[in-house]
Order: sequence, then structure tokens, then C-alpha cells
Amino acid sequence: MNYYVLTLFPEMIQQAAGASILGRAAKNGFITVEAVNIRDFSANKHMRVDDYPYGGGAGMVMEAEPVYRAVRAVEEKAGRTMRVVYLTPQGRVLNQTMVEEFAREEALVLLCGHYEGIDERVLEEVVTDYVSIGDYVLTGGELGAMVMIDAISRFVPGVLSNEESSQFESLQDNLLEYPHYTRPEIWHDRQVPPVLLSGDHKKIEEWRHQKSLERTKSRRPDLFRRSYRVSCIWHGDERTGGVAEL
Ligand SMILES: Nc1nonc1C(=O)NC1CCNCC1
Repeated sequence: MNYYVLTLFPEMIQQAAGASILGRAAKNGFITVEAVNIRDFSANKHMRVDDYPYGGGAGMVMEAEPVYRAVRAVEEKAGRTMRVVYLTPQGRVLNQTMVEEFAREEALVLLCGHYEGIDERVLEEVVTDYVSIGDYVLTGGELGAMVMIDAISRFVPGVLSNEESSQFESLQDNLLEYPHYTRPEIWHDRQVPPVLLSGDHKKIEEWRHQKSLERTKSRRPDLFRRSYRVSCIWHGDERTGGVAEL
């Protein structure tokens, strides 16, 4: 998977993408992350890429031309057009289903805005997907881009080790992950649940599934209802819903 991140702060992307699992994946060639500085495509000698908004109001707006030139330059370098994802609160809120869909692409352009936003006219011309990482306002789209790169890269073969990829896929079947424990058996007078010490893998699996259900119902009732609804629809009968009654 090749990522082209259009940003005013390439160092943010380079540092985050060069560390930890993503850094290892890039070093091993499983992913590439190229931070492209939109300022390099500025149309003026002062390298300015923003201007005052028509209609007045606070803040500045990123100009259309530098963004347009940056997208076209990336497409020319890649030798192909790609989906262009604009990170913005006005986008669809990212979820695991969307992550898995994006993971099927070979390459993605991630456009990071700053200030009040980007001139609408270039968005209309180049953006294919509007994505938000949550209903809050950030100072820039870079962290959104890194969230996408991180979540998508988990699906790229070779990025996760066997241990890492064997992780319970949180949000699998719309359920949250079960609680985890490791040594010591007793910590602050808190005992590891005995079933986990039993060696009975069937009971351990049942206990973990039940904990996932309980945790989802208490912490994310919205997901729980979705999971229950899907199960009922699948069974076609409210009484035989596939999710255990708690
Ligand atoms: N939430 C968000 N998900 O993706 N991007 C988000 C965001 O808040 N972007 C900022 C919006 C204000 N201008 C600077 C960028």
C-alpha cells in the first residue's frame, strides 16, 4: 500500500510513520508513506498557500491552486489516478468497515487541511472521499491521516507479526474486545479470573465471548444493539437472536 499525504507539516507525518510497527513496515517495503508539502506548490514567491475568505469572517482558507498542483504531481509521479481522501469533520466518520474498504486499494492520497479549510472548488475537482476521524475539531488533518494509515496498514500482508495479527479483531461482529491479563496472578489483591488459568480452551473462549458481550453492552450499547439486530435479522426471529441474552 502506498500513501501520499498532502500536508503543510510533512515532519509530523514522517516522524509518526517512521516509528514503531509502521516504521518497520516501511523499512521492510510493505508500505510506503510519502509526505508531500503543499507549500512546495505555492503559486507565489512568499510560499503562501492561504488567503482571506471571501465573504469575510475569521480565519484563513487554503488556496485551490497549490492543492490542485500537489494532487496532480502525485498522480503524475504514481503514474495513475487514486482515491483522494480529504480529512474533515464534514466527512463520514471512520469505522472498521470503511478501513477494510480502503485497505483494498493499492494506493491512497490523503489530503490534510488547515486553518478554516480548503477552497471548495479544488475539493469538488479532486476529492473522492470525505472522511472524519470523529465529531470534534482538530488543528489539522494530519492526525486523521495517521489514524487512517495505521488502521489500514494493519490489513497489509506482512505489516503485523503473527502475534500482533492474532489479536482479537476488536469490533469484530460489532463487539468490543474481552479483558486481558498477564503475570503476576495476583496484583494489588486482584486475582486473574480462574478460568484463564484452567487450560480449558472451550471454557476460556466462552468466557471471553461473554465478556465481550457484557463490555459491549455496558460501554457501547450502540454497537451492541447493531450486533443484536444483525443476529436477529439473520435468525429471522427476535427470540432466537444470535447474541446471548445477558
Ligand atoms: N475531525 C476531523 N477528522 O478529520 N479531520 C478532522 C478535523 O477536525 N480537521 C480540522 C478541521 C478544522 N481545520 C483544520 C483541520
